[in-house]
Order: sequence, then structure tokens, then C-alpha cells
Amino acid sequence: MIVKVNNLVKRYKELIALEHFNMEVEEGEILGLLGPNGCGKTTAINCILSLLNFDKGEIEIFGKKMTPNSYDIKKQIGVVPQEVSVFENLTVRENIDYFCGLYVEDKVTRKQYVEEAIEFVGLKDYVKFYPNKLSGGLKRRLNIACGIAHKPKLIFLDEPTVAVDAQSRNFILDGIKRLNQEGSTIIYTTHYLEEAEMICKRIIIMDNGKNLVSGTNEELKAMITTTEKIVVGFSVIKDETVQKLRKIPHVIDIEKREDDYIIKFENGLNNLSNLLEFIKENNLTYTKLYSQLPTLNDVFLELTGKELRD
Ligand SMILES: Nc1ncnc2c1ncn2[C@@H]1O[C@H](COP(=O)(O)OP(=O)(O)OP(=O)(O)O)[C@@H](O)[C@H]1O
Repeated sequence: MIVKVNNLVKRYKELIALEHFNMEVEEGEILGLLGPNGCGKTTAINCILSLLNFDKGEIEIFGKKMTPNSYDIKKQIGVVPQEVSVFENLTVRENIDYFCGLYVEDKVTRKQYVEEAIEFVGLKDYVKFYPNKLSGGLKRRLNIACGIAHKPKLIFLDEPTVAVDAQSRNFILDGIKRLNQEGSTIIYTTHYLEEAEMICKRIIIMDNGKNLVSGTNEELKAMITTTEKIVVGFSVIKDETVQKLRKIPHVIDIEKREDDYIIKFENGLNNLSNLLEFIKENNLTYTKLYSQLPTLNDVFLELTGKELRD
């Protein structure tokens, strides 16, 4: 186990931000730490990194107790914080060199690492730029380069794709997968579910400072009763027909979202053909109709009654 967090409790005065939070991370995995805004993700990361004091609990990294003075452990950790944290008066290369220099003393190795990090985040054409001349997406890439240039074994990324354009987002996600393939263990916090589904091997979902559930993407989806969702945009439909829709075999819920009806089914065969038959029998017309598998948002919704996404 590369990280072990046991019964972590953190209070900000009366507010309990973490209430017996637990987390275990195995070497080589990308672990997704998911949860709605304010559920305690950043607090958990900051406690794990000894940047914040906590009230109760134990934290071990690489099998050793983590303390604010554990420099031997910190050297092997990379942190990409939520807020871009770079020096405005240093260029791209100087920033990366500064952060790398905190951990890598040998000048030749450091130079090589800095160039590799620049290449890795695709900032070769911007090395002489100051941060305020970079777009939001490129600044985020610089933030990542500063956190990973020293080739850490364990990397914490706290919502690294917030407010970035689609191109930089894909670049960042691919980069995280590459870092993992090259041997780093990754802890990735996000409230973007699609991202967690795309890159994480295992996911912990938090709510109100506590663990809600954990498992692989497939394991989490197997925890809920919804197994299929069919989205239909009916041209016109009466309320009483919607009530009749609920009687189709295996329908467990119908949700109206804008002009669409999202019909949720539990395990069962032929859901789509049963629905099409119903549409024919009732002379209904539709503008769209497609089937979807449940998402992590459905998992959260079914377990808590709340939406996870913004
Ligand atoms: N320094 C602080 N003082 C008081 N309360 C705080 C402080 N930092 C965080 N909180 C509160 O603690 C709770 C957890 O916040 P935290 O930032 O850890 O959540 P989060 O899951 O990382 O949210 P987000 O996704 O918005 O960053 C929230 O209710 C937040 O308002």
C-alpha cells in the first residue's frame, strides 16, 4: 500500500470537513477521489500531505508515518494544486527549474528533467513566456510541469482540468495516463465524472466528508438497480401516457429533463423493444430515442438522492 489513511477527522471550528475518512492506494494505480463541491477532497489531500493539521487519524505514505518534516517522503511526491501556483516573475522554464530544484540537486540531471517536463506538457514553444502571457489551459499545463518535473513516485492532482479548454483537457488526461504508464501512482480529485470514468482504475466517492462507496467503475455501477436508461424526446405526450409508460416491464423511474424523458430500467431483457412496441401501440412520435448505460452520476444519485455534477 503506497498511501494509507485511517479514520481521518478534520474540523474547521464547528464545521466537520472530514468525518472518519479512509483511503488506501495501491502502487501503480490511478485512484479517483470524487465528490461534489465542498465534500472535503482538497482538505483530505492537504491533510495527507501534512499541509494541514488534523484532529484525529493516521496517515502513512510508502509505509511510513507522514509528518510535516518527512522530507524523504515529500521528495518522492508531486503535487499539482487546484489553484495555479507558479511565480509570475519567472518564465515557464525558470518556474519548472525552480520547482524541480527543490528536490533534484544535481545540475545535469535537473536540466534533463526540466527539458523532459517541458516536452511532456507541450510547452516547448513557450519556454521564455511569463505566466501572464499564457492562456488558462497552458497555465494549467505549466502548473502540472512544476509538480511532476522531479519524477515523483506518487502524484496528487487536485482538479487539474477545471476551466480549461477541451484541447488542453485531453492533453492533460493523456498526460496523466502516460505518467501512470511510466510508473507513477496517481491520486486524482475531480468532480467531473466522465474524466474519472476515462482514466481511473479505482474510484472513491465522498460525500459530506465521509466515504460513500469505492470500487472500479464497473463495481460502482453494479451497486445500483438502474442497468439501462432510454432517453426519448416525445413530440407530444399526455401525462396519463407517461403514467402508462411506468407500467412497461422493468421500468423503475422516469425523469423529465427539459424536453426529454429519461426512462430508467432495472435488469431485464428487451427494454428497448418493449418501449418501441408501447410507442407504436399508443401512436406516439419521437424526435430522438437512444439507450445509455448508467453513469457514475446515476450511482451518486441513486445512493444519495443528489446530483454529483454541477
Ligand atoms: N480554511 C477553511 N476554513 C473553514 N472552512 C473551510 C476551509 N477550507 C475548506 N472549508 C470547508 O470545508 C468543507 C470541505 O472543503 P474542501 O475544499 O475540502 O472540499 P472539496 O471537496 O475540495 O471542494 P471543491 O471541489 O469545491 O474544491 C467545505 O464545506 C468548505 O467550505
